[in-house]
Amino acid sequence: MQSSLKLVDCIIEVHDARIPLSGRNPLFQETLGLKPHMLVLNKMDLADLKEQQVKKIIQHLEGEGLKNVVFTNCVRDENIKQIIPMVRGLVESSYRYHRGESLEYCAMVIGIPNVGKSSLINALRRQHLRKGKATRVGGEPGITRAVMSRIQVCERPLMFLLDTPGVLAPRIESVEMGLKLALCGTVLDHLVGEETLADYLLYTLNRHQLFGYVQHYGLAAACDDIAGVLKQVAVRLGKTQKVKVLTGTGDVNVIQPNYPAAARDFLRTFRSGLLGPVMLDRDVLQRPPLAHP
Ligand SMILES: Nc1nc2c(ncn2[C@@H]2O[C@H](COP(=O)(O)OP(=O)(O)OP(=O)(O)O)[C@@H](O)[C@H]2O)c(=O)[nH]1
Repeated sequence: MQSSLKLVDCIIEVHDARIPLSGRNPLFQETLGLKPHMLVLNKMDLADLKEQQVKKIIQHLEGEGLKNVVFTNCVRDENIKQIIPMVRGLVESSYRYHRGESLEYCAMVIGIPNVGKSSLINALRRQHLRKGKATRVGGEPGITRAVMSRIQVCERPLMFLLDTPGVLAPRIESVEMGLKLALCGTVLDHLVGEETLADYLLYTLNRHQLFGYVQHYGLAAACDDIAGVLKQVAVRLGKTQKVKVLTGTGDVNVIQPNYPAAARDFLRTFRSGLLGPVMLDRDVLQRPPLAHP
């Protein structure tokens, strides 16, 4: 990535709009800080972005020295058209823009895994070139494996992007930040444990008063006992398993709820947006923004 930097006029950092302040790798800032930089907060359709919330996000990011922020939805191509003019403006006003007669722009897409980097490139191509997929999109972190390649995204101005694998690890400052990152799918579920993650999801939904899960799974009421919720989810989805139990008089087969399968379904339902939009950094946003040094 570093060796390709000299080819690049601008950095487009993609991050998940549900965690606008958590998990961005500070290396992005330090090692790439010399280039014009914009932050794309993607998956806006899954994020709770009320007006007040957006103001706070912008204020906090300004506190971190980030001024060029765009919220996008790469599935429905929302706000995608704002990106190229912003890149062009940033490059043209940059003192590094001294490539004279070269009319080409080259930007690098970076970000932690699974935030939508490939989807953004595909969306830009759809919007500006009327072309489809150039890069693979996957539901699991770490799918972008190809080594740096240059992909055209626009004819006028002539603009290329370098797609990079999402190999830079997220910054995980605390257990809770790690759980937020995992809920957004930027860390593989089994590294945290699906049931642990489901427990944190239930805690978050209740704390944010997002009770869509009650109706979705036909529960009697909101509840903060994950075992109880997963049991009902498993029964409702027909996800049960036979378990052999040893008794004094021999083995007995018992039908038990399949807790891991229920946890997986709970997480998948949340991530698809069916339980409503969420702002996982709400607690951080409630604190005053840091002053930029
Ligand atoms: N709801 C929603 N899903 C999105 C959006 N953008 C991307 N996704 C989904 O997020 C998942 C990851 O997208 P990718 O484009 O593969 O992400 P990436 O950052 O290239 O991932 P890595 O290759 O792991 O680094 C896919 O399932 C996409 O369909 C969006 O704006 N909204």
